[in-house]
Amino acid sequence: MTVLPLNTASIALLVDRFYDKVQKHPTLGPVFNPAVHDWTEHKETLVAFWSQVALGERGYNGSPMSAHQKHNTIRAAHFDDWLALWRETTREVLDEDGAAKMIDFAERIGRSLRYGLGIPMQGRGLGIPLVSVGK
Ligand code: HEM
Repeated sequence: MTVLPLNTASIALLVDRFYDKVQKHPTLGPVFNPAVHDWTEHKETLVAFWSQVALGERGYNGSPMSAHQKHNTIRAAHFDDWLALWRETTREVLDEDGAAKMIDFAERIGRSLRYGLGIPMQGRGLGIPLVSVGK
């Protein structure tokens, strides 16, 4: 199994593997395949995006929010599936520290994308019952 430290080369491998899986995925494929016409270009955009997020490089100048807003077929379940596939692939490609960082970034960005798209996280609340049950 390939386990690499986080750098531009491992991000490129991660992005490549992730979107190869996305294309074949039963729920993500049907959203991505009609939307992405040039996978090489899409992967290049995503390598630039993640290199900026994780390594502070300056190659990405898109707008993730408006890119997703164009696609009104995106639902809450897609985020769960996207993140499950991301967790799996980051752990295949990256060392423990690198995978943990990329998972954390994706969870945080995913959360803000969801709010922007009007599909917020299921509130787990504060763990304080609003109505006391029992007594
Ligand atoms: C959860 C974390 C996610 C992150 C960090 C993320 C990130 C990105 C980024 C950076 C782009 C490129 C935007 C650009 O062109 O500049 C993109 C494109 C895209 N994403 Fe996501 N995404 C996430 C979740 C999802 C989910 C859940 C879906 C739904 C299946 C999705 C579907 C798409 C599609 C279809 C595109 C292509 C948009 C287009 O070019 O028309 N993404 N994503």
